[in-house]
Amino acid sequence: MHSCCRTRLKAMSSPSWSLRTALSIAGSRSPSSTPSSPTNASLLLCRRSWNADQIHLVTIPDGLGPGEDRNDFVLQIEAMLKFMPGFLETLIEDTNKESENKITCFIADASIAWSFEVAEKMGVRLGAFWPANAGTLATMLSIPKLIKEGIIGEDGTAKRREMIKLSPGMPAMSTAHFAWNCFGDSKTEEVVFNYTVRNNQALEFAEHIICNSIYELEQPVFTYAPNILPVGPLLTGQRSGKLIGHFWPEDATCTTWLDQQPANSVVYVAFGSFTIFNQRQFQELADGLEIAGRPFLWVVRPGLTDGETDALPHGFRDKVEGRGRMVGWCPQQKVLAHPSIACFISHCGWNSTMEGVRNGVPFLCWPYFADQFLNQSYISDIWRTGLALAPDDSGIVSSKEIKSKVEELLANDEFRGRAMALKEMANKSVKKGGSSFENFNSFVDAMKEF
Ligand SMILES: O=c1ccn([C@@H]2O[C@H](COP(=O)(O)OP(=O)(O)O[C@H]3O[C@H](CO)[C@@H](O)[C@H](O)[C@H]3O)[C@@H](O)[C@H]2O)c(=O)[nH]1
Repeated sequence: MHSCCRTRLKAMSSPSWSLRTALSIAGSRSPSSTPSSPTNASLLLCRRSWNADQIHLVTIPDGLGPGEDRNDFVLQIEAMLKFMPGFLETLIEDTNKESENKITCFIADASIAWSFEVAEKMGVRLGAFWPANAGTLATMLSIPKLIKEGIIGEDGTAKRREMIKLSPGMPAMSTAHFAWNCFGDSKTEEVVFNYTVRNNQALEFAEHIICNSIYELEQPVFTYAPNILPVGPLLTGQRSGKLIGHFWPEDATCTTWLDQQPANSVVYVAFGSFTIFNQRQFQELADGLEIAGRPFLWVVRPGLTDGETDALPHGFRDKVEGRGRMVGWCPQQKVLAHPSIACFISHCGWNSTMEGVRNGVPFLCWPYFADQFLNQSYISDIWRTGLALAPDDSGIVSSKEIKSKVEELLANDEFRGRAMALKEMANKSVKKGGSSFENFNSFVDAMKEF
């Protein structure tokens, strides 16, 4: 018999999207965009209880050599599947040999389900964690159904561009936005699709799949896919006040700047870890913030644009002096909780979405890829806590569109009202008796049983 307080092995990643999660574990981010990105996979060894000094981060190699392109998805997937299972097996064996507390439970990101094939041999409890919305995972797990119904071919390509629903109550989604179809080149999409199919099979080893969502937020999805257990919102860094999992240094002074702004006045602008703008779009956004005429806090992350430098429009800094603040990275959760924040212009990454929900903040949605389109639908069509920014015919979100949507959003208190109602629901869900609280406890109890 193993006891619950024996050593547990938990595979973790930074909060990031699906396959990219797996790849960022494998050190995929480009050195230019992530100055301190790891070159090896990260596994978290957690002993006895959840205590910061009892967490041991270790790495295993991703199989790519120095100089090999970690932005090449095909190369990364091939190397990951070829090399990482062996390294993981050795790590687990060595850990078990060295410690009298044997590993009894293994939790990994659902997008690196190959790791379950390794851990399953050890006869431990297996649990998967999904960091994005549950609807996207349900779609990925429905690939056989999508093929059977003729929505996609055997190779994952959508037969038609159309809106579909997995079941009548589920949110509508575009076939153009399937997670495996968003890379822009057919070779990568084929490899990612095959990886997803293989990943789905390996995921069957997991006894439970928990996800960073809330039952009340995606109820139809949990009816359609009852094997996915929502335990969110999971917010990083709230508990210890220390950063876990981010690679860029935070500019903490921006909260002092926020203290000086009137309540409900600041437009917060941030696009997570992956979004890349071309120079024209970057300048249009700057112009939009300037003509919107409100205070703004804009996160211009290293690598946010595809240019050598982030070239701002001529005279921009002078024009927004005093009311506009740009930072490389900020403490986003603190920012969103600040009373000066009026709205959030966001790429709708799921973590940003959940953080906005938890703080009752209205959104302007500007999705970039994959699950972010479904997140936009939740925000603008289903929860109605925000508006979608519409690109023009050339695919650019114009400065006028930004100005007019900021005005429309902030002129209507109903957006804030609905966002506050979601905040209350999210807060209840993680308290005793709340849906996520109870789900999480059942998950822990199930994983303890031997
Ligand atoms: O200045 C900043 C900007 C962001 N963040 C944090 O960074 C995270 C960003 O996460 P998210 O909003 O999910 O965006 P991405 O990093 O782009 O996330 C990837 O992974 C998500 C799932 O984990 C997917 O939903 C997204 O589509 C995918 O791009 C959040 O926790 C933010 O609080 C900061 O701390 N400071």
